[in-house]
Amino acid sequence: MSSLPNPSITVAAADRPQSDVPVRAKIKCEKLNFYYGEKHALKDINLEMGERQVTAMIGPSGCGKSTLLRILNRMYDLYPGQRAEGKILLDGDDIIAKTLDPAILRSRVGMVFQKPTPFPMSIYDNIAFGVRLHERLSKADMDDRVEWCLSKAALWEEVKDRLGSSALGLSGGQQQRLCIARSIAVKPEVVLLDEPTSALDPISTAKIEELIDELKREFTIVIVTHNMQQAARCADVTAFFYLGNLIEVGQTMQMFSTPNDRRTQDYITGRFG
Ligand SMILES: Nc1ncnc2c1ncn2[C@@H]1O[C@H](COP(=O)(O)OP(=O)(O)OP(=O)(O)O)[C@@H](O)[C@H]1O
Repeated sequence: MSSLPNPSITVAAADRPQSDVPVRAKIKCEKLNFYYGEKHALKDINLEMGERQVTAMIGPSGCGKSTLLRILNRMYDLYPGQRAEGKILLDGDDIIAKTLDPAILRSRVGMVFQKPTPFPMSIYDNIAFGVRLHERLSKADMDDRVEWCLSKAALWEEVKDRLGSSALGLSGGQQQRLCIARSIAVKPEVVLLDEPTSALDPISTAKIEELIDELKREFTIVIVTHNMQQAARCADVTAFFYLGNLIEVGQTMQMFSTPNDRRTQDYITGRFG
């Protein structure tokens, strides 16, 4: 195959620590199909997501990346006419078979959206609100939890003196870090990130990317991104989707340096999409 026109992407991927140690699959998609009414949006997807790894899903607009992310915490349940077939095993529990209560599933699998979505309440209550749905904590324990997750989200130092102020007064980048803090406050096992930096400036983007690297020590991360550099910088494993099919999945370095499929090569070199 011809060399890639944007070597900085391969350099970013090569900078990532590589490991040959096999990783346990936290999530396994087996023969997954998804339909929006008649529209067959995901076709026979077989994909494993490693525990405490970052898996990036890339591909041109409409290829099904966000659909797969939304299935992972069963958000499609909220919409009639949408249905999934096959299996998605989260540590052996089938997400699609609905043996898991949705509230419990969503406490195990948290989600952060493209645009920051803070609740119109104080910074403190943005965190405490979700925690109270799952746990009864004393005031002191709740204070500790708020500090813990804001620290994990690299926001504590910036907000510790104004926890009672409205979250809507934070900058966009701070709001997104608050949403990440909120999603980890209930101590999930998996964090889903749907283009988490697309509405942010480069400095906020860099902070979130550092944060992703930090968070994977404790959580399994799945990220959808249109930004190839971001996938190369953040992801251990990258999966390329096209027209509802999983075309190729592999170690990020390999995907960006020697993709096996012509369509992957064309996408990451900007020839389409
Ligand atoms: N609510 C819906 N009803 C019908 N079709 C839908 C719906 N949502 C998405 N689709 C279709 O399903 C396919 C996959 O969409 P999806 O949003 O998962 O793509 P994507 O890869 O995340 O795209 P983008 O990068 O633009 O966000 C597309 O063809 C899209 O038009």
